[in-house]
Amino acid sequence: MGLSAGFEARAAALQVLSDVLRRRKPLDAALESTHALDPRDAGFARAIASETLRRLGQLEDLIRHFVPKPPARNRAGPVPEILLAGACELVFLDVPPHAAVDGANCLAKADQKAVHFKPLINAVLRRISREGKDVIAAQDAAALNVPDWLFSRWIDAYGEETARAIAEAHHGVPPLDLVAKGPVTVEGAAPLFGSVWRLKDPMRVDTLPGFAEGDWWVQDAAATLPAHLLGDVKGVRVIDLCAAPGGKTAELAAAGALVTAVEREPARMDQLRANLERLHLSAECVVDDAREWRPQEPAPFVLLDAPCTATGTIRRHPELPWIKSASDVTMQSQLAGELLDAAAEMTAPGGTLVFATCSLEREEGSEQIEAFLARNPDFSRAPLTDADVFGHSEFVDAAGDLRTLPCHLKDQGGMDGFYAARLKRA
Ligand SMILES: C[S@@+](CC[C@H](N)C(=O)[O-])C[C@H]1O[C@@H](n2cnc3c(N)ncnc32)[C@H](O)[C@@H]1O
Repeated sequence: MGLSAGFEARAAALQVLSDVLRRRKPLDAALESTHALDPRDAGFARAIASETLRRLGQLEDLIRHFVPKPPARNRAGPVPEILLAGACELVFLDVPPHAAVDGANCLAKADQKAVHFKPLINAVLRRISREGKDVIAAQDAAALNVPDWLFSRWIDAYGEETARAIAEAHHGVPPLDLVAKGPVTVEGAAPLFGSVWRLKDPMRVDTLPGFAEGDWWVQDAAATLPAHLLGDVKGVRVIDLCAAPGGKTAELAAAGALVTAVEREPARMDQLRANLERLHLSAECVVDDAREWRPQEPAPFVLLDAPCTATGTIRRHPELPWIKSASDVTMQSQLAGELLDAAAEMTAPGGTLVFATCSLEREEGSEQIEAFLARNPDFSRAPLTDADVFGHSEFVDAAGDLRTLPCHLKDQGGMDGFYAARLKRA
């Protein structure tokens, strides 16, 4: 490898990191800028950016260890990102030291603001290449890689041991879960539960056998459970609220339900339609605000997959802890309450309403349900049984609701954190 090998990948990773950390752009959106690179460079850029975000707290602590007074962010251009990404390459990605350090030096040389800091970058990364792994080994990784506001919430909600297990589950690269449309075998993957097949190593899905045929779709194992809680939906109407990109719509349609999918964002609904088309499944698609829209008649089954802070999906979205804040939890909770009241009005007497969210925060999950039941006496909880969760009783909390955690199924690669409650209308 010459000195400039990997330059494009590293420059792209830097751009992604600054888009996420300075402009709070979601990682997937920021990574779109890497699509023009050749696949090897794009893969390297993605690995640097994702791993830096997964280990951000540890990397910041590591850099502070060697540079107690880092240059001011507004004066140093991309220097903070160059140091973070370079340190990540050295201690977590096992890039050979000369390549990681030279790569960082080239990035500094190419930027007017960063070039003055090249000697500092060079010296710090050389020290990290020699002593960095010892510093990392002595760190409290779980506590460092979750911002305090979020970690303290998890300790309150789940206790310290579980909060740590959750944080540690975010350190690995998550497996890829595929949901089979019917009784097909997904080549190269292992069955997990229900219709879920798991591939240990993530890869480009559109190159896998069965993609073009529409045999399966990508959905985390935990995300398949809420729709399953509705029970047998064959031939009956199901209203699927907040439906895009349509993982749960596909599940319901594949189970034979007559689905009405409601989604507020037109572009996301287009994505849902395209997903259903590839899968040869169909649903009635309504682009509207679920708080305003009402069906002609209430339905026997309603699924509400409420928008939330998505803290249960940090394994797949490692930027979330760094771009969300406690005020997002408050905002999303209020919206979830309004959506729940609307969903209740759409549920027929004797019908079932499942409320789900991919958040670990109680305000967006169990506290919503307690408040909803207090203001809606004609609804009551229908607690889950082991059969509802394929025998995994650890997925059911004391109230009988679904509560999966990223540290569940640890030996098989974990799962997203999902909450769901099943409610019956009198
Ligand atoms: C958690 S995602 C849904 C995931 C989807 N159910 C699935 O399984 O693929 C939440 C969705 O709710 C949509 N949304 C947010 N507020 C909404 C509202 N008031 N009415 C309808 N959809 C809404 C968002 O645009 C987003 O697509």
